[in-house]
Amino acid sequence: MGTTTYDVVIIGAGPVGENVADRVVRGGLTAAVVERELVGGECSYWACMPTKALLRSGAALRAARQVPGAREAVTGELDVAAVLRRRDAFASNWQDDGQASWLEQIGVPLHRGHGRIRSARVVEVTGADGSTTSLTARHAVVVATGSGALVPDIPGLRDAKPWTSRETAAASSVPGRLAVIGGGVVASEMATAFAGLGSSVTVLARDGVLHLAEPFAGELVVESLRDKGVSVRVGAEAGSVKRNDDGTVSITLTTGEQVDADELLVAIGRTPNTADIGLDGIGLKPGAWLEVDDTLRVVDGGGEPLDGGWLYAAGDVNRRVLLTHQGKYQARAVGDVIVARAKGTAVEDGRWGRHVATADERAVPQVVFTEPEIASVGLTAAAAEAAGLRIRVVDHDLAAVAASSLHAEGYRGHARMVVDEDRQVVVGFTLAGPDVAELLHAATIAIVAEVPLDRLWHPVPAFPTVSEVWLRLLEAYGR
Ligand SMILES: Cc1cc2nc3c(=O)[nH]c(=O)nc-3n(C[C@H](O)[C@H](O)[C@H](O)COP(=O)(O)OP(=O)(O)OC[C@H]3O[C@@H](n4cnc5c(N)ncnc54)[C@H](O)[C@@H]3O)c2cc1C
Ligand SMILES: NC(=O)c1ccc[n+]([C@@H]2O[C@H](COP(=O)([O-])OP(=O)(O)OC[C@H]3O[C@@H](n4cnc5c(N)ncnc54)[C@H](O)[C@@H]3O)[C@@H](O)[C@H]2O)c1
Repeated sequence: MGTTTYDVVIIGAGPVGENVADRVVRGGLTAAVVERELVGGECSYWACMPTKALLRSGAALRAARQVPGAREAVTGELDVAAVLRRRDAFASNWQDDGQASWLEQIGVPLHRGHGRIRSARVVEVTGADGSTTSLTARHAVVVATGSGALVPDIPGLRDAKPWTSRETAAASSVPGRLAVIGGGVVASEMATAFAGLGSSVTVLARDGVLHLAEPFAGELVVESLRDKGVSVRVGAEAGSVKRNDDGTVSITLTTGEQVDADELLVAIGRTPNTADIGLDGIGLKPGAWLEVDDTLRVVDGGGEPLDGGWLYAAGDVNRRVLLTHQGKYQARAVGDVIVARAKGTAVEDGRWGRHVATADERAVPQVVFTEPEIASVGLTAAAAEAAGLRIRVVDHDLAAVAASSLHAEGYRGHARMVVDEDRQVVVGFTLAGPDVAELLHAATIAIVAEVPLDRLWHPVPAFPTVSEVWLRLLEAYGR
């Protein structure tokens, strides 16, 4: 067994592990990364990138069809083979040479294999050939092992070998009939994508569609899915599942009704990749999400940094926010705080300090790439009320903004601003409409910077852009 020592050892080379490594070496420390599959992680090969590639062609087609003149130029349907080829390219054909060579360029050795914490600051890597290497960290070990799809204990489900987000994102063909268990982000996006690619889709949304978003978001998505021929069954719950001899799948609902499909996607959330990373040896529970403090150090049962604070967890694995951009934000904080602690420089761990991920609490942006797109940041009205804030909710029909009718015929959309009445700042913002994704960052800045409403009157949206909705919302508020 070889032994090597670095300042920092990172387990997992997803977007988060990569960014921790980058910050650590920028700060002048050495780092090594352990990866058991592909450098780039879930996001690059089975999540963000391939799923958005599956959605983009359909969105472009829809956009062209909504504008007279362009509409007449569209004479056919999606070329499914071309969409899948483009998706393959965006997943780098499931090869990680590009990202592995980036690690090499920034001077971070890659240890391919499965990483397990063996003792304080020591990670053992088991390669595909069974060989083991021991890596010792002088300062810190960072767990960035991400998450995997959660498959619930529904009788027959596991034996039926359903698709998870992985198989769906990497699908090499489009099933004639696709059933989906779940009504969250993956279910909504993949129902949109596969309906566009020609599948007959049934969504079994036990708890509703995008039920944690503002209610109008889910309503607009359900309406548009139904317009595409998707059967959205709100409240429907799978009771048992069977893979038939002919390869089809039968789902028996708790009501006794049967839904038949050629493929079944299970999209009901995630489980942390911590079952086999050596947590039992350091007093933590295998398979559990890792609890962290403000500077993302793993804490013990008493909430104190574990064993003096050499272990950090960033990204999906700490369950704070299961989004790539937020995980990378944590990675920057983690990388920088490890450097600060190693060098004995000041740790800026106050609210909005450089070494904490304060935005995780109440200023998380997310775009759901459905039709319409749902772009949101901060708190929904319901979440703000649950948090005890005294709020005012301001709504505006996005189609009533001059630019939206120019953007697309039959533009449908809605905007909501949630104002904290006591502090006179925006705490939540949701846009639902075609192509609203790129409008979101203005709202994120307003929330993070806590820009007073009075001052928001002064950033003037260019005419004619859909951003004029900001003026309309402020007018509706009383400006
Ligand atoms: C279908 C889908 C679509 C999504 N779309 C978006 C989107 O559009 N935008 C967005 O912001 N987020 C999206 N997400 C969420 C996003 O994919 C995750 O938040 C992100 O990948 C988390 O990054 P991570 O680095 O924490 O973990 P991961 O990307 O999961 O990477 C973890 C890495 O660790 C490795 N690993 C695990 N255990 C070990 C071990 N013991 N030893 C060595 N290596 C190990 C894994 O192989 C993997 O490479 C999507 C998720 C899904 C499922
Ligand atoms: N565009 C994006 O930002 C994007 C896209 C895809 C995924 N993601 C991230 O990936 C993560 C996983 O997505 P997801 O859609 O799997 O999870 P999710 O948490 O978004 O949705 C899960 C859904 O399944 C339902 N559910 C839970 N248990 C169930 C059960 N036993 N039976 C039926 N329904 C059940 C929940 O009520 C919820 O509606 C999310 O946290 C999301 O942030 C992000």
